Amino acid sequence: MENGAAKPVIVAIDGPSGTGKSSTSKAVAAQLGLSYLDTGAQYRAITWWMVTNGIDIADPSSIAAAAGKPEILSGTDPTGPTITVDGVDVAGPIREQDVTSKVSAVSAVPEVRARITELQRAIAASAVTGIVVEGRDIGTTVLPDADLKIFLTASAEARAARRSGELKGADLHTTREALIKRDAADSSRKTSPLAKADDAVEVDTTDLTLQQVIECVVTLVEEKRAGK
Ligand SMILES: Nc1ncnc2c1ncn2[C@@H]1O[C@H](COP(=O)(O)OP(=O)(O)OP(=O)(O)O)[C@@H](O)[C@H]1O
Ligand SMILES: Nc1ccn([C@@H]2O[C@H](COP(=O)(O)O)[C@@H](O)[C@H]2O)c(=O)n1
Repeated sequence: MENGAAKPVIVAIDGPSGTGKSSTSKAVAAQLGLSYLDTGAQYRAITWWMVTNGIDIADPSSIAAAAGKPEILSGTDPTGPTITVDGVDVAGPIREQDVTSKVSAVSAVPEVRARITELQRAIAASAVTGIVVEGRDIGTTVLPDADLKIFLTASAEARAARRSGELKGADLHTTREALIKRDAADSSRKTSPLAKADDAVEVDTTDLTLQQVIECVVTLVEEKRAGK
C-alpha cells in the first residue's frame, strides 16, 4: 500500500456446527488485531425477527417477502462481538432452542442469503487491518478471494460432547442428532450450501485442543502474510 500500511488480510473460516469456528475465529482475530464477524449470528438474528414478527417459517415466500425489513447490525470487536436487530440486543435470544431449530429453514431462502451476503461483504470491505469471517459459505460464496480459507471439521461425537458440555450436560445422543440434522439441512440447500472451498485448508479438530487449533490458524495467517 502507498503509505506503507499492511494490506488488510481476509480470513474465511467455514465448517459444520461445533467444529470450533467461533472460538477459534475470535481468538485468532484478537491475537492478530483483526476484526471478527460471526455470520451464523446474522442468520440467527434474521430468524429471531421472523419468529418475533409472526412470519410463517414453513412458507419460503413469506420469509422472502420479509427478508429486507429488519436492520441487522454486527459489532466486530473480537473481544466483545455484538448483534442487534432494529436496535434490540439479541445476543441472548438468538442462542435459544426455538431459533436454533428454525435457522436452517430461514437461511435456505435465497432472498435471505442475498441480503445477509451483502451485509457481510460490506463489513469485510470496511475492516481496516483485516477480518476473520466465520460461517458456512464464506470461502465458497461470500469472500471467494479471501487471502486464507480454512475448513474446520471434527467427528460428530466430539462436536456433540463439546456442545453438551456447553449446554450444561444436555443429552449427548439428542445433541448429536440435532447437530447432524442441522448440518444435513445446511449442506443440502440449493443456494450457497455448507461446503469446503477447493482452495481451503482442512483442519480436523477432533483430537486437537482449542489452543492447538488457534495456534495452527495463527501460523497459517502469518505464513500467508509473509508471502509463503
Ligand atoms: N478443539 C476443541 N477442543 C475442545 N473443545 C472445543 C474445541 N473447539 C471448540 N471447542 C468448544 O466447543 C464448543 C463449540 O465451539 P464453537 O462455538 O466455537 O463452534 P462453532 O463451530 O462456532 O459452532 P456453531 O457453528 O454451532 O456456532 C465451545 O464450547 C468451544 O469452547
Ligand atoms: N455463513 C453461514 C452461517 C450460518 N448459516 C446458518 O446459520 C445457522 C446458525 O449458524 P451458527 O454458526 O450460529 O451455528 C447455520 O446452521 C446455518 O443454517 C448459514 O447458512 N451460512
